[in-house]
Amino acid sequence: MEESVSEILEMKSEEDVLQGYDVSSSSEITVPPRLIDQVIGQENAVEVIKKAATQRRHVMMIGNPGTGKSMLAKAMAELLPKEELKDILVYPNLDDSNNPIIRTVASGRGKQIVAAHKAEAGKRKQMRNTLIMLLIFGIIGYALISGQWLMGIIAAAFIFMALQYSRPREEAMIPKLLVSSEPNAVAPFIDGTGSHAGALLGDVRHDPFQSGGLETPAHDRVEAGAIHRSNGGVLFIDEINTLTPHSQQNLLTALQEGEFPITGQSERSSGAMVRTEPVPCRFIMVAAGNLDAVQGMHPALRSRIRGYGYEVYMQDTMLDTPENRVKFVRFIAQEVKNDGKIPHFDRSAIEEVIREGQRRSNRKGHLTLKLRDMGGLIRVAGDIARQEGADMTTAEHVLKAKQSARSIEQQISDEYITRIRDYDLSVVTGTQIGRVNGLAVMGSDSGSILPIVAEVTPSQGANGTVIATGLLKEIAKESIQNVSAILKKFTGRDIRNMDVHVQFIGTYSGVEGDSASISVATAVISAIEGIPVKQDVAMTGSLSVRGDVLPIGGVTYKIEAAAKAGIKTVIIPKANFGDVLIEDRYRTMVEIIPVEHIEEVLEVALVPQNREVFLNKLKKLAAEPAKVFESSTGAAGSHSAA
Ligand SMILES: Nc1ncnc2c1ncn2[C@@H]1O[C@H](COP(=O)(O)OP(=O)(O)OP(=O)(O)O)[C@@H](O)[C@H]1O
Repeated sequence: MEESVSEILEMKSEEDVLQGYDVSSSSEITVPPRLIDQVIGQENAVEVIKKAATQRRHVMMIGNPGTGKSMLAKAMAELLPKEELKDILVYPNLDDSNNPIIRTVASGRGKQIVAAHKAEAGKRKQMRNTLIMLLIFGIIGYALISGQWLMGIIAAAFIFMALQYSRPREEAMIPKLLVSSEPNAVAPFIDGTGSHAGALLGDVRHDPFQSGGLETPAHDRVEAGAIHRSNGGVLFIDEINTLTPHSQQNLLTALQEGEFPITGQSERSSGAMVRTEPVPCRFIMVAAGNLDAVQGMHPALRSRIRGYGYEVYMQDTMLDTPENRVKFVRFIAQEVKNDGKIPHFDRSAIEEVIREGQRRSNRKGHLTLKLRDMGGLIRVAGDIARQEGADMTTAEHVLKAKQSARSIEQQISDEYITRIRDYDLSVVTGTQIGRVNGLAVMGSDSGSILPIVAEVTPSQGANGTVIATGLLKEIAKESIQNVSAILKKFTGRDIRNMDVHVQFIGTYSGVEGDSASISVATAVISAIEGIPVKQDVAMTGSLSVRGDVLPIGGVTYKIEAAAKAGIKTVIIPKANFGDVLIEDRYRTMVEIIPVEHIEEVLEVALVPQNREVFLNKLKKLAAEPAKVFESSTGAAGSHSAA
């Protein structure tokens, strides 16, 4: 049952997370003016960006979303010299209209040049119109005098229409300002993430008329791409691997040449006929993504960035030191200032945000650096305070925000727990043979119960197999194979004549990772030996082939999910014990048992008829080397996950 916010507040531990730091509200904190000085916890990346900005080098940033990659790229643009900014103009080419001319002028000059051309064209147009009006009146006058008035009106109308719909030559000669900049402005920061070829490399619009005086001149249809707009500045591309190979290839050419002509990107458009002179694109590339981005990237592009730049890995967490907590307070002040609408945070709210930062780090002694999500929490808490008309955001608002701003994964996890309760699928009492309550993480901030059942049947073939189902992905499948080794050791039986079936229940979006290994081993050993498993116990842990319980991720969220579901005991790897930062309200609901070896798991979870005999057998099996069973063909039995 969920406690109310006031109950949770009462239960809060007394730890002074600000440890003597004398601050009563985020309004007392000064936010540094430069963006680079606002970046928190990414000292290495900040150094790299500063160096790369001075040396004009490219940068590749790899790391999780929301850790400050685009913020750093923006900060880099602020550090670049302003003198290098230029305006780029595109002019018509009288010799070859499909090859518009490109000119680069000083920053701010482009607008003046276009304005001067427009003024000149306006003057000429006015002069021409006056002459033509005189001609029309002349024709009409002559027609009236000579009596040929019908011919006169037709001729006048024809001349008028031609004038109205044809594009005056003077206008067609006005250059187009392709890229503009203000003198002494900050260098451009262009985000080219997810751009299709036209938006990235420039494009030439289609002209439906194409001839007869009604057409738009080719140079007027030329559009700059992100690579051109970032000339002299920073081009940031997140998830770089999602660009097509063609775009990545062209990006590489642009990087190498520092200029790239603009042509129509759609083959069947009239724009495809047009190709401008090369357009300057001397940008610094900041490519970003997670590890997949490196693998999916065009090798030549990667090698260019490596050869002419830096690669930097973004940190997910920082040490939970007093200095870093102070930085966290500054982060709150920054977010409040950037939002501009939410009230400042008082000391209690600051402390609550820091506690949440500790929890979300998923590591003992660390604070999370997934600060975009933390920023989201700060904004929701501030909005709640604003709605309530409070002058300050308090701990109560932060707690309410945590309850209302649950991630999709948290909502699904809670819904899942309710559903399995409704359908009596969640078994959290009594004992069962071959059934274990495993635990899984969903997304990055929620957990769920993952029931696993095992059944053993006589083998259908010469050698038994382990058949595992539940949309298991690679690592999960491999972990089941490793469990086979444990089965041989801890049952002491020849499992070649058995088929072992393992089912992960309700895993509609698949299972990845090996953190269910101890649950699978326990379920199967229970099924083989016919020993019941306690259902008020849940467990999580990876397993070595020798039976050592290895650390896993998301331990805090898994324990909280177990507590919510009504589990009384949670077995976790001893190595993870320090990472447990469960909220105070769950502390009284579950007992946490850290273990190092599978026999400790079995000791806690299994309920043998004769505990003494069982424990002695376990001790003996753990001490003995695993038995080798010779198969009829001489090879050891091959058990594999399917
Ligand atoms: N290291 C940081 N220091 C200060 N603020 C941060 C940091 N990381 C993220 N933020 C906050 O989160 C916001 C979003 O971060 P940002 O867009 O830079 O993340 P990202 O790593 O580029 O994520 P994605 O890859 O999803 O675009 C920033 O505008 C800032 O408010």
